[in-house]
Amino acid sequence: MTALEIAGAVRTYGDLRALDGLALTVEPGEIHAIIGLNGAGKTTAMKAIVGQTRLDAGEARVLGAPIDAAGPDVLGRLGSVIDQPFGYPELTVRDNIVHAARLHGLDRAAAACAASSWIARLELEPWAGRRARGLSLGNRQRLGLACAAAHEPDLLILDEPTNALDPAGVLLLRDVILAAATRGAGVLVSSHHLDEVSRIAHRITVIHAGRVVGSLEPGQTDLEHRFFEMVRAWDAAHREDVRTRQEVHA
Ligand SMILES: Nc1ncnc2c1ncn2[C@@H]1O[C@H](COP(=O)(O)OP(=O)(O)OP(=O)(O)O)[C@@H](O)[C@H]1O
Repeated sequence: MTALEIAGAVRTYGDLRALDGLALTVEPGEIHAIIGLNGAGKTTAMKAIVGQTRLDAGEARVLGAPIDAAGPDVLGRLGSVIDQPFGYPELTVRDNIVHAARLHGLDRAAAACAASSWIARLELEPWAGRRARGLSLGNRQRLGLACAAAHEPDLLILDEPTNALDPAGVLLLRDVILAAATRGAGVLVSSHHLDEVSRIAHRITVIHAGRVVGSLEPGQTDLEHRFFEMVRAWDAAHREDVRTRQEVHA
């Protein structure tokens, strides 16, 4: 069973087609990275996959079920950090992780155990008793990752997870992603850091103007250059679409 499938996805905001026929899959055990310029549609795609935004056309399926019809048995096996890291400002780091794990179906003892283990794993010990509202951006991102992953989901969706992380955090995140895939989870991750993506992804898909415009080979040299060439080639072949998009943004 495919861990994630989105096909023919269209999402419009007024005249803007944020998603314009996007199609992607993630297999169990696969790390699939999506890259694209600001506004390409990565976050919108992820939101549609987890049901945070509706599609005007097309379908998103997670762990075999259409997201619109997914019940707790499916939703409890998802983990995601999209846009803003999860974390109730009034709860402590530890309580946030316990709460997230409980929401994903773990019992009280298992959730407490998962919280301790993820606090250690993401080196959050100094802040374990602090309220989330006082955390630095990078530590909030670590907390969001712990909340998304503490229940060991079968599908992990991470939107630009390296954004605010320091180099130590990036290494910890890399381990989390690799370990999730090794135990069989599918991982969809968006990033602007092509080097990092190239190190861990099995597949890299380029998204532009709300659709897939090509793929890059992990480990290839000169990924940035190839990426920009792909995007420019698409723009050159679709001048009318590009003009319309810019007018909508103006
Ligand atoms: N709620 C919304 N209302 C109006 N327009 C939106 C909304 N959400 C997204 N958009 C637009 O849809 C397009 C795609 O946005 P999206 O956030 O998916 O891009 P992205 O690839 O994640 O970009 P970034 O790399 O900057 O995070 C953008 O033009 C954005 O302005």
